Amino acid sequence: MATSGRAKAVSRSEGKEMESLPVPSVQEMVAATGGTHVHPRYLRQAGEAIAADGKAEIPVIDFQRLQLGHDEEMACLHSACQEWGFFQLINHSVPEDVVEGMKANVRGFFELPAEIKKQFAQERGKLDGYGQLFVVSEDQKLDWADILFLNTQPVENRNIRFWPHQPADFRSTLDKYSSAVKSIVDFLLATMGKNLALDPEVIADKCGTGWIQAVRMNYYPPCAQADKVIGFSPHSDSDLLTLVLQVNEVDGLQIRRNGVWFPVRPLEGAFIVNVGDILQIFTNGRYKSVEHRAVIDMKKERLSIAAFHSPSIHAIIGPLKEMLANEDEAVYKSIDHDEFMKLFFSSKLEGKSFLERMKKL
Ligand SMILES: O=C(O)CCC(=O)C(=O)O
Ligand SMILES: [Fe+2]
Repeated sequence: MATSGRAKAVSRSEGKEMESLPVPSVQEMVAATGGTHVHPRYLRQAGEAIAADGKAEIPVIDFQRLQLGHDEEMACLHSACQEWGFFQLINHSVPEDVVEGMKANVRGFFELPAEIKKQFAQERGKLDGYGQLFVVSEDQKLDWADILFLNTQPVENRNIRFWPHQPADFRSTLDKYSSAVKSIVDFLLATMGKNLALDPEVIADKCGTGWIQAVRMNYYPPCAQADKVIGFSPHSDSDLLTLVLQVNEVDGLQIRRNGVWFPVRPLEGAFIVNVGDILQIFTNGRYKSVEHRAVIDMKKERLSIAAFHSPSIHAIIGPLKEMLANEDEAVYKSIDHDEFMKLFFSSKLEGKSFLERMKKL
């Protein structure tokens, strides 16, 4: 069955490029017009970008307590992954100077003059660089944001040509941040494995050597018509686990739960962690990758940094056989990771539609 799933995936990604069509910088448009005029390509249907109604807060998990093996914290993590797919991680081990250094460098990069930022603009056929992603047609609605997307792990995947050399310590800071965040992810996944009663090596073995990490830095300019634009269209992340750091004090992330949008209000110093599609597939649907989006503020810019973690490019993406022990049917097909990535990066992001396509027929 796995073979036929793979064959179908190959035929559907044929001829598709892992690239995004070039779009103007929203930051530059806002600088030129004062943000009052919104080009129709960014205008959404009435009510599409309405405020969040949900009242509950996402669960908060204490990393130190997990490290000490507290049963209660482990149980909270397990239920957060099953019920919410999102949680805030406090008391984590990334040193404050690394976190603050990363925030300052990302802020510094987006403050640079347009002509300097453009030296790091994406090129055809590549994902790395300054620009946008998931733009596949000239008539699709665009997100009110500019991004800088960089592959960070394995180190040989780094395309240093797109790593800004301004601010001066951008590169060294991103390098430190990348390792620090990856070690948190290693620990979280090992703990999730325990919660799922898996042998310690199961998830790591399935991921293989040469795990992929990519960092997406999001810059959301303010917009006078904030209720008519969206900063990041509703989507779920395609990876195993994402760690998001909000750079400034402006909120905008929202998650969809039972059809209702809930705002996420990051706690001081916390990471927002979310389950990605690959973890939902690995666990055959037990852990949930949840739809989320970013909305825009009328007066203030917003910045965030998302670090995505995925298995090796040589891994097979499909349910872990250990998760099918109770004669559960595999809900998802198994496909090569490079094929999975090509399919993901050559499509428009639309809610959880990508994961739906990974379901067995
Ligand atoms: O801006 C945010 O808070 C979330 C960004 C996000 O969802 C992503 O980069 O995948
Ligand atoms: Fe996301």
